[in-house]
Amino acid sequence: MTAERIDGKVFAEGLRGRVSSAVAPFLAATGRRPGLAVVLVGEDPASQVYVGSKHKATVEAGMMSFEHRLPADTPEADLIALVERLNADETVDGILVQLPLPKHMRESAVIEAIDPDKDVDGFHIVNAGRLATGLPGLVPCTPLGCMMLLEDRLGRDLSGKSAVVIGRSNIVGKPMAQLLLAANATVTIAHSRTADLPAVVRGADIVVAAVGRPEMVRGDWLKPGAVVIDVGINRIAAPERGEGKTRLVGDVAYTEALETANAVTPVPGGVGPMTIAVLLRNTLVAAHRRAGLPAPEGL
Ligand SMILES: Nc1nc2c(c(=O)[nH]1)N[C@@H](CN(C=O)c1ccc(C(=O)N[C@@H](CCC(=O)O)C(=O)O)cc1)CN2
Repeated sequence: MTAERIDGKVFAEGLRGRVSSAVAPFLAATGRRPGLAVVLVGEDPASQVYVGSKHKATVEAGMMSFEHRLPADTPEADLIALVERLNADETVDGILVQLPLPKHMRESAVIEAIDPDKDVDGFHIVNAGRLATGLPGLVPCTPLGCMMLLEDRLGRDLSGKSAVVIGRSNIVGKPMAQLLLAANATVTIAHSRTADLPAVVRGADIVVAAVGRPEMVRGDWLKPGAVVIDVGINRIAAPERGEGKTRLVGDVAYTEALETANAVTPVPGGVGPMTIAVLLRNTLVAAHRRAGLPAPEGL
C-alpha cells in the first residue's frame, strides 16, 4: 500500500482564504478589523521567522497586526505589564507571546496574565479547562489544525476509532487528546515512560506524534491503514546535501510510514502551515465573541 500525503499547506491556504473572506463582514458590522498582537522576547532565529510569518499572514488576511519585539533581558514584570496593556486595548482581539521565552521568565506566569478571551494560543489554564469540560473556548492552534486535517479525512465523528497521541505536553499532546476524545475516539496518551510503545502504536487507527524525536515512529510500528499526523519539526544534519547542510524531518519515518499507513502528513508541509492558519481563525473567532457576534461559519 502507498499512503496518501496529507497536504497541510493546501488545507491551510483554504482556511486562510475563508478567514480572509470573513473579515469584511466583521468590519461592516463593527467598524473595525480584528487585531492580533504578537510579542517576541529575544532573538531566537526560528522564533523571529515564525513571528514574521504571523505578521505577514495577519496583514494578508486583512486583519490588524501589532508586533512587539523586546530584548532578551527584559524583566518578566515588564513583559507581564505589556500583556496587561494589550488585555485592556480594545483594538486587540488576540494576544500571542511567542515561545520559548528566555530562561529567566516563567512561561506559566506570562500565559496566565493573558485575558483568556484574547488567548488565541489557547494555552491559558481557563481555556485548557474549557476544552477539558466541553465548554466553548480558544483551542491551541497546532492540535486544532491536526484535528481539521483528521476531520477532512475521517469525518467529525471518530466513534469506534482508536487514537494514540505520543507526547503529553500542555501545548500539543494533552489538548490533542481532548479534541480526539470530544470527537468520540478511544484515546491513549503515550510518552517516554510508556512500555512497548511500538505495540501501543500498532493498535491505533489514528497516530499523532508530538514527541520531538527525529523519525522515532517507524513504518513497522503502524497498523495497516492508519492515519498518521506528524507534529514533529526536527532539524537534522544532511551531509548528503553538502557540508554543514541540514534538513527538516518529523517524528515519523515518513517514507516507511507511506508503505503501511492510509495517509500521512509530511514534514515540512503538513501540520506546520496549519498552526498559523488556525491562529488567524482563532483571532477571528475571538473578535466575534468579544463583539457579541455569532461565530463565523465554515471555520
Ligand atoms: N506562542 C506560541 N509559540 C510557539 C508555537 C505556538 O503555536 N504558539 N508553535 C511553535 C512555532 N510555530 C509557531 O509559532 C510554528 C512552527 C512551525 C511552522 C511551520 O509552518 N513549519 C514549516 C517548516 C518551517 C521551516 O522550514 O522551518 C512546516 O512544518 O512546513 C509554523 C509555526 C513554537 N512556538
